[in-house]
Amino acid sequence: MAEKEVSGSQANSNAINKINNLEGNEALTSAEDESSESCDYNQDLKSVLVTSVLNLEQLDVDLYRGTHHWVPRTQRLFGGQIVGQALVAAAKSVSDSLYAHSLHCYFVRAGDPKVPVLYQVDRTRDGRSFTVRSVKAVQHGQPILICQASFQTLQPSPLQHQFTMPDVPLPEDLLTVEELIHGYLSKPDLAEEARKGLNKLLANEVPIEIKPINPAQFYRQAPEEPRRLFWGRVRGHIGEGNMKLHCCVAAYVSDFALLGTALLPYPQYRAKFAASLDHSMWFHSTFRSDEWMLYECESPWAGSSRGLVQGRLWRRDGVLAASCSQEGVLRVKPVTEPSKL
Ligand SMILES: CC(C)(COP(=O)(O)OP(=O)(O)OC[C@H]1O[C@@H](n2cnc3c(N)ncnc32)[C@H](O)[C@@H]1OP(=O)(O)O)[C@@H](O)C(=O)NCCC(=O)NCCSC(=O)CCCC(=O)O
Repeated sequence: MAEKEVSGSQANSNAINKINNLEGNEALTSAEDESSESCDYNQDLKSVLVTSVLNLEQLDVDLYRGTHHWVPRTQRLFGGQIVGQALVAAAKSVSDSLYAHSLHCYFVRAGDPKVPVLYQVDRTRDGRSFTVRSVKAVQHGQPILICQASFQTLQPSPLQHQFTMPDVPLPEDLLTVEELIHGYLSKPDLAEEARKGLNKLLANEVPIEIKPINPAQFYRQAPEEPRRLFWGRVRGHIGEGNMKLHCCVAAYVSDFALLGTALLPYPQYRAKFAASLDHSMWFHSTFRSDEWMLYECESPWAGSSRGLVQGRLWRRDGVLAASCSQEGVLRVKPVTEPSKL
């Protein structure tokens, strides 16, 4: 069940204060956002990622504190949240004219959902074109994540290519995970264990809306090639004009359901221990994380209790927005009961 260290009303009043006191890098939501669109604050406050999770509290120069919203069933902090918050901290120390283009992280310890995370930023180098930051996420005095993030000034180039976006049904023609779960729950022969599991999933307030392209594959009923696709967008309204913030949200989203791709060929096993070891990301073009984006996940290799997974985030107009890569530890045990979904 999701743990909310910042209560709904507290998060909302923090958000209102931020909206009323926007200054430079203080909040990653820029003043441009408010003027460029007719901004509905109630809508805006629905985006819990922006109002609390990615809205870090500044404690000192280059030192920030982040709180949690959604905590996975493993009761270790969600990797995407730590990466997203680390990128927010790094982005606060670079000028508005710079854009995040890549990050590389190691998850060195499990995050503790009972306490906030501190983010210490080291200004590694400010170059003419590229600027590098190193961020350490700390709990109980020890690092849980180390992250290097790099930023660049806008530099056009005649070299431009990208893969072609896979041809898939549009999000409007697909069901959300919640709608799919309601469908499964209405099956009269559903096993009690499965019903309990699905109800737990429903109660889990994940801040991302997901529409799987192939729901059967999503629920691992038969061996599949290690590749899956889904449309995803962050819940709530963020608005245009703040690419740093959209990159931080994408960093959060990019760790979601990625590692599970390596399990798709093995429905006979389920993970007894799964955790991402590292996570890298490259940002290629502007995008909006509050609009539907296609997440293409594949796993080229698994072995030695590890799985390698790669992801591509596509804008719905076919532009490749971001790529990511991750290795995770995967320890499995045989499934004893066949799925009743
Ligand atoms: C990866 C580790 C665990 C490595 O630390 P370590 O001390 O080397 O730990 P470890 O020896 O691997 O033990 C971990 C666990 O694995 C067990 N183990 C060890 N060897 C075996 C074996 N041969 N067979 C079966 N089990 C084995 C150990 O007993 C440990 O179990 P335990 O934690 O004690 O229950 C650590 O660095 C760590 O916890 N890092 C943080 C990882 C993390 O939290 N990543 C982000 C969260 S994961 C995520 O967000 C993905 C979400 C995916 C999604 O939502 O789709």
